[in-house]
Amino acid sequence: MDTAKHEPQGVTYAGYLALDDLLSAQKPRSDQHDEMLFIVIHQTKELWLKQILHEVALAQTLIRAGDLVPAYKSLARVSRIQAVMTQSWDILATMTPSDYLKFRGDLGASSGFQSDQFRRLETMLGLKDPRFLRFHAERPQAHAALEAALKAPSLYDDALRQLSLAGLPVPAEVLNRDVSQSYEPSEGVEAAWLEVYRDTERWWPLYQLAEKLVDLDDALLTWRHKHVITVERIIGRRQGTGGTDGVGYLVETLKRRCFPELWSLRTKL
Ligand code: HEM
Ligand SMILES: N[C@@H](CC(=O)c1ccccc1NC=O)C(=O)O
Repeated sequence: MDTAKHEPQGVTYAGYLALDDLLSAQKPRSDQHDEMLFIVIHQTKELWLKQILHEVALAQTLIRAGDLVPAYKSLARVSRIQAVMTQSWDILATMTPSDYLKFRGDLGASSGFQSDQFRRLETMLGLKDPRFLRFHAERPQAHAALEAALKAPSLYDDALRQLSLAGLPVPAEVLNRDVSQSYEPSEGVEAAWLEVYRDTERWWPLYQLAEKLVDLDDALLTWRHKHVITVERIIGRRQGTGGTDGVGYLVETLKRRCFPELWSLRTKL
């Protein structure tokens, strides 16, 4: 067996980072200068999504095992990455509407709507919609990963189990729910979180967990919000390439909450 390439001495910067693959993956379809920026922004976002999925998976494993404190590190990292993704809208906004329209036709019916990693993240956070599977019929790995996430408990399902194990009254129908369905808000769960928020000293680890989850939901909404604003700034009220009515559809997505009771409880405190 040739072990030479496994020796640390043989490692090079370009080899370790697979730069030849990475830097040959930008393939503009037009001769428009700004299409390179459009591709790089999207590829960067997919890389960050890959890292976020890696961290959420670890956080979920730790939470399921009751190791809440180590999970905070991963969750904090996720919301910092989300902040970087939100900031990158400002780079894209340097592209004028007419610059974008010059190559928009070359994008065909492709759209961020079809990002399997984005859907997997939403799914792991509890926003489940099996209709998005159909976009990935031709990519077996992406399809299988999204399908597995749809069937598995979400990060919130695992957090609620910890709430119950700590002795808080989480309703049995929530603990035994069909996890392949989107989570429906529950008054019982809200009441359990209210106890945590009313006596943070007693429930400190769960309170910290809840606030880390709110950080994620908050950062996802902030990203969505900046997306809508940038979209309106660049294409106005045009329809989306992915087939939605564009800004109208994106505004509706601002209503989605991954951890609904962690928002609603604030009115009751
Ligand atoms: C010129 C820039 C952009 C425009 C005009 C734009 C427009 C749109 C529109 C209209 C939609 C709705 C689906 C459709 O009908 O196509 C959408 C969805 C989406 N876009 Fe963009 N987008 C832009 C850039 C980006 C970038 C840079 C990202 C990621 C970094 C992104 C990620 C997404 C995602 C994830 C969705 C699905 C949202 C959901 O269903 O909740 N978009 N985009
Ligand atoms: N939906 C965008 C096109 C677009 O932004 C896009 C196209 C291909 C790959 C990713 C994209 N990003 C987000 O939707 C549009 O309607 O102009």
